[in-house]
Amino acid sequence: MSEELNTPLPPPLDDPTVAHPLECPPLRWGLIGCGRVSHDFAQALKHIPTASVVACAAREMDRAQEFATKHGIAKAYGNYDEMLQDPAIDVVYVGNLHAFRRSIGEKCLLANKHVLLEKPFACKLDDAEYLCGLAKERNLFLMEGMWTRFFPAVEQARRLVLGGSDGTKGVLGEVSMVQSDFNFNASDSDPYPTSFFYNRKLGGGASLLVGPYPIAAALLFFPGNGPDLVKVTGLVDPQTGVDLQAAVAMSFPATSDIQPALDESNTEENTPKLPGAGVATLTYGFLGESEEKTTVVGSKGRLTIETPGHCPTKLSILRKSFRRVVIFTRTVLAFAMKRRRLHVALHLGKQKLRNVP
Ligand SMILES: NC(=O)C1=CN([C@@H]2O[C@H](COP(=O)(O)OP(=O)(O)OC[C@H]3O[C@@H](n4cnc5c(N)ncnc54)[C@H](OP(=O)(O)O)[C@@H]3O)[C@@H](O)[C@H]2O)C=CC1
Ligand SMILES: O=C1OC[C@@H](O)[C@H](O)[C@H]1O
Repeated sequence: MSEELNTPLPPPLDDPTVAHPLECPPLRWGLIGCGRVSHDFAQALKHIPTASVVACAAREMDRAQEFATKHGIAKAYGNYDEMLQDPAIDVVYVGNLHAFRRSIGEKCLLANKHVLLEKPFACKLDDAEYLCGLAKERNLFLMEGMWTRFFPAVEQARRLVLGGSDGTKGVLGEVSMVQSDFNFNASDSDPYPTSFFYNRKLGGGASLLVGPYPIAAALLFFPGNGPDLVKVTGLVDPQTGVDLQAAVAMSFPATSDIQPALDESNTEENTPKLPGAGVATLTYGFLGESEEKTTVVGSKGRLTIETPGHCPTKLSILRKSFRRVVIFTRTVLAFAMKRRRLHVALHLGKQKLRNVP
């Protein structure tokens, strides 16, 4: 993975060095694809007074017009290419299907538009590298629309785990593991086998549709240069040829060979581990609903981005000292309960406890 993907920590939300969106110059958006996610995006832009959607394009004029009417958009195009010639557009949001990322991304950049490409950014590494190179060459902004990383809960989780840009340390100590899952029964919303979810030619399959979320979760909390080993196993649908689910194991190499000093306030932190090294275990799929959480494990505790992990609003943190109290109480209670049942059994003249072989 390239150095450029080594993202810096998000600044605090009130960082005075970052321009507030309301003080930025207005941006004029054009939307490609008038489907579900573009609808959500158009709704969201209504909350930003300095953003306006000036045009939308669909493969058919009727659908573009219907979308434009619904969202109060001035211009509708029944053809993507035509919209890209519109000089009134600064930036294009691409919300159509995966298979067209490279060709549409390229067209947008060649038309001198900044681009926000929905996830997944591309179907192949080569496509991603090509688009990044083109954007750089033309000095245009290009980004994957991976919205999860911008949720306040996720930004806050990153600051808590990785520390702040002001040098404050993370609250979990040394991160050694990320666990993340996103599985749901896709045929509830997208009928099998007709939906693009199950169409290989259109870029269907769980790896491209839901895989980006747990993979992004691992990269958010191991912000080095990416994993040095990835192992994947999963199920492929013999009828359609798309992948239906997968389990992924990643290992991340150390980002420094300097052993951190043991923290004296935490005498149990006695297993040496180089910074940045660790593993991720991830699952994603179309076959049934999993918990949809991300848990980051560190030497001093763990943090969970609670369900729904791809658009979260809640975090929980369990620090080592607190966890010990909880475990101790439960252990004592278990002993007490066992003792009470044993006394009752003896009083009743029984030789063994009920339910205990
Ligand atoms: N960030 C997020 O939370 C989410 C992201 N996504 C991503 O957004 C993208 C679109 O998903 P979603 O909105 O659910 O999809 P839709 O099923 O709503 O389709 C989106 C658009 O794709 C085009 N399209 C549909 N079928 C075909 C076809 N057979 N051939 C060519 N183009 C077709 C249509 O464009 P047109 O209108 O021009 O006809 C349609 O409007 C995907 O990349 C998905 O991964 C999806 C959901 C959430
Ligand atoms: O990106 C996505 O996240 C939410 C899911 O419901 C959707 O199908 C998928 O494309």
